[in-house]
Order: sequence, then structure tokens, then C-alpha cells
Amino acid sequence: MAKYALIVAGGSGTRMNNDTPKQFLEILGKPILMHTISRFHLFSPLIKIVLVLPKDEIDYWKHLESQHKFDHDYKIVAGGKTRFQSVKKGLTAIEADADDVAPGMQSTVAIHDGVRPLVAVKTIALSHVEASNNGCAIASVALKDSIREVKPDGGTKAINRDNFRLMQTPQTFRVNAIKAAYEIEETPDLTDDASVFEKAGHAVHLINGSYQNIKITTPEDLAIAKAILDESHK
Ligand SMILES: Nc1ccn([C@@H]2O[C@H](COP(=O)(O)OP(=O)(O)OP(=O)(O)O)[C@@H](O)[C@H]2O)c(=O)n1
Ligand SMILES: C[C@](O)(CO)[C@H](O)COP(=O)(O)O
Repeated sequence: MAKYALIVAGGSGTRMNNDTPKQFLEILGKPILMHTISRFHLFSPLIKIVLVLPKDEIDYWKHLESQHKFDHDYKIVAGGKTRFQSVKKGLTAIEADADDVAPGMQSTVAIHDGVRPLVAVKTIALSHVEASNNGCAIASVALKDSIREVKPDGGTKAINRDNFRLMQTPQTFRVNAIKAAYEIEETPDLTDDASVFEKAGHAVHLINGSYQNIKITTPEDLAIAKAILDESHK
């Protein structure tokens, strides 16, 4: 029974509007992606990591590794055009369990965005346990703001926020099941791994994520992540 992390960092970060892909931007003197990988090593130095990078940035990452003396052990895989394709390519680097492995002994993989460097070690740990027991474990949080549905005619309608959750990563699965799920056809609505798993016919099991576990998407997210990391180093 192995525990894997599939860290996807194959995007270009268009919404960050910076010449450098956002996963390589520095927070407290270290690229965001190094913060993220370190959280998984903190969870377990034995975790098997697959790191997905943009094909054209692999040499740059190797340069960053030597510059920052970052010598963790992981497999690097070239990503695809979309997150779906990057995850699918990453999963090919993870070995399937034999068919006769007993329930509870199956390998699990935490699929995680490289640009979520504030993931808590306890969330990673919980996600592996819950995925082993339930087939998957998807980190999520309740909404803090009120929400309204926008109608096609431009009108809006209040809806009950208690019926909704925001999806984060890690999204953790039994390895064989998620590898098989990613054989479905890619469609634009499959924005996360839980959607792929659900479309492949499986039930989705949510666990509590954390409000600190933000996805660094736009420049203000960078400022928030810096502030949180700064605070945790005091
Ligand atoms: N082809 C892609 C696209 C995204 N990702 C990864 O998926 C995570 C979440 O995606 P997002 O925040 O949307 O990143 P980008 O696609 O880089 O950003 P943008 O959509 O603003 O271009 C990121 O860690 C990103 O690197 C990936 O591995 N391969
Ligand atoms: C996987 C994810 O981070 C869950 O919130 C999110 O769906 C990725 O979204 P994006 O479309 O890549 O921005």
C-alpha cells in the first residue's frame, strides 16, 4: 500500500498576469511550488511524489532546484494543455495496485494544485485515511458570503448557501479507481478531479479543507499567501 502525491503545476498562470508562471514566483524567498512540495514531505518523507510541469519549463525548474538546493526525490512528468490532461499524464507515472489487493490496503493518491502552498499537513493525512475508507476524499469549505443565481434574462435569485461547498485540493482517491476514471472523455465542465470521478460513476465524499488553503490565482492571492506564511513564521 503506497501513498502518492500528484502535484500538478503544468499551467501557465494567465490570470496572474506575470511573465513567470505563477508556480515559480517566490514567497519568502522560495518558489511557491517548493513550499507546496515541502508540505507533502512534512506529511511523510516516504510519500511518492509525481510532479507535473509545463514541458518547456522543466529545465528552468531544474535550475531553480539547484539555485535553492532543493533536493527532494520525485518523478517529473511533462503536462498537457489543460489541468485534466496534466492530471491524466501524471497518473500514468503511478503504478496500479494488483487486482487482488484487499480493501483498506489499496494505494491512494492525493491530487493537489502546485499553487496551493498553504495546505495543512493534517488535511493531507485525513484525505489519505478517508480515501482509503471511502474511495475518495475531497477537501472543501463552506461559503462565507451570500450567493445569488444569475438567470439567463439577467435577473438574479437568492439561494441557500448552506447547500453549497467550495472545492479545494487535495482530492484524494484509491489509485486504481482514479486511473480508470480519467479514461473518460474530457469535457469543459470537468474542472476538478471529483467531477471526473463522479462522471465515471462514483460517489464523492467531502472532507473539511481550510480557508487558508487558497489557490494562488490572481495577484491579490499572492499578497494573502505571503501574509499567512509570514504570520506562521513568527
Ligand atoms: N494545463 C494545465 C493547467 C493547470 N495546471 C495546474 O492546475 C492547477 C490549478 O490551475 P490554475 O490555478 O487554473 O492554474 P493555471 O492554469 O496556471 O492558471 P490560469 O487558469 O490563470 O492560466 C495549477 O497548479 C496549475 O499549474 C496544470 O497542471 N496543467
Ligand atoms: C481543482 C480546483 O483547484 C478545485 O477548486 C479548481 O477546480 C481548479 O480550477 P481552475 O479552473 O484550474 O482555475
